[in-house]
Amino acid sequence: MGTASFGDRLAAEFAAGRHLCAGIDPHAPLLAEWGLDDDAAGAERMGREVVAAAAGLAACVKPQISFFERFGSRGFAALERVLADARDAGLLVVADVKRGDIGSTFAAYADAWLSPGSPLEADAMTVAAYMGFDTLSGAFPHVREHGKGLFVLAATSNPEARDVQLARRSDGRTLASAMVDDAMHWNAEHAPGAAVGSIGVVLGATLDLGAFGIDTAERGLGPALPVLAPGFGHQGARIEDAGRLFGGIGHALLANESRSILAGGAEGLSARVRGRADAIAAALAGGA
Ligand SMILES: O=C(O)c1cc(=O)[nH]c(=O)n1[C@@H]1O[C@H](COP(=O)(O)O)[C@@H](O)[C@H]1O
Repeated sequence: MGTASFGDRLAAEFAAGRHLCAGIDPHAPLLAEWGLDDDAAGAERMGREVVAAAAGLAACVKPQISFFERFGSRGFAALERVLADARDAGLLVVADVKRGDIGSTFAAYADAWLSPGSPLEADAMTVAAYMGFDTLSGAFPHVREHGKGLFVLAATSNPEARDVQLARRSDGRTLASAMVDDAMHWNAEHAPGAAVGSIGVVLGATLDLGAFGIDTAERGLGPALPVLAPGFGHQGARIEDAGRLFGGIGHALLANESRSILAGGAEGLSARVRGRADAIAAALAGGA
């Protein structure tokens, strides 16, 4: 039998009541707060502590590549060890790399982050499809055959994204809602019987999704659309409101918090992760 799809693996997490995505964002001030140096070893230490705390409680971890990349090859080596820990802990890993390029180049990014056995292998990656949804096609073999996933930026949590993502295409849809449609259609076409698709979208929890033309009232046909939702915690959205914010498209929600989990030092990290994991489970169990 083939490898379980990313969507199936997400579905198993949701069935176990896990919807939290714990961010691994070793900002310099947070490293200082943890008593760690602002270097690759510090970032690795924080990353591995988050993995240890998240195991069994969170559905996934999301390392933000920039915080490792700033240390060059040492940073990448540190990240490889964090990824290995996460795999050993049974956590899904969403590599927050936000890659996007012409198709042939994007395919190499997909190989770097999603091909089995790659040093930086993750389970899914964040991608920008502003050069056209089909530029992502180099990742599709990894999605179809290797159980990998993508999260396509659709309506991002940062306020300055509105000018771009609210822009209307020639067919009248906003850029954000077209990204949602494209991901949904891909899942419906390639995994029509799946409970959860393998291609998801990023929707900021800080937003009024209706303003983007994204209908949260209905779930749509086909597999549930995975939604990676940053913006909880530090950026102001409350995880307790997740059911109301995402409504019918929140069936396959991964709620991300990074700084709000990391702030406060290594002490209390497990309790903070548990608190957020319990809160998102309760919010979604309560319904929209
Ligand atoms: O793709 C992302 O993860 C992402 C998309 C988005 O719309 N907004 C957003 O904040 N993010 C990421 O989610 C994390 C949010 O971190 P906190 O604001 O500290 O919880 C950061 O790693 C961001 O890069």
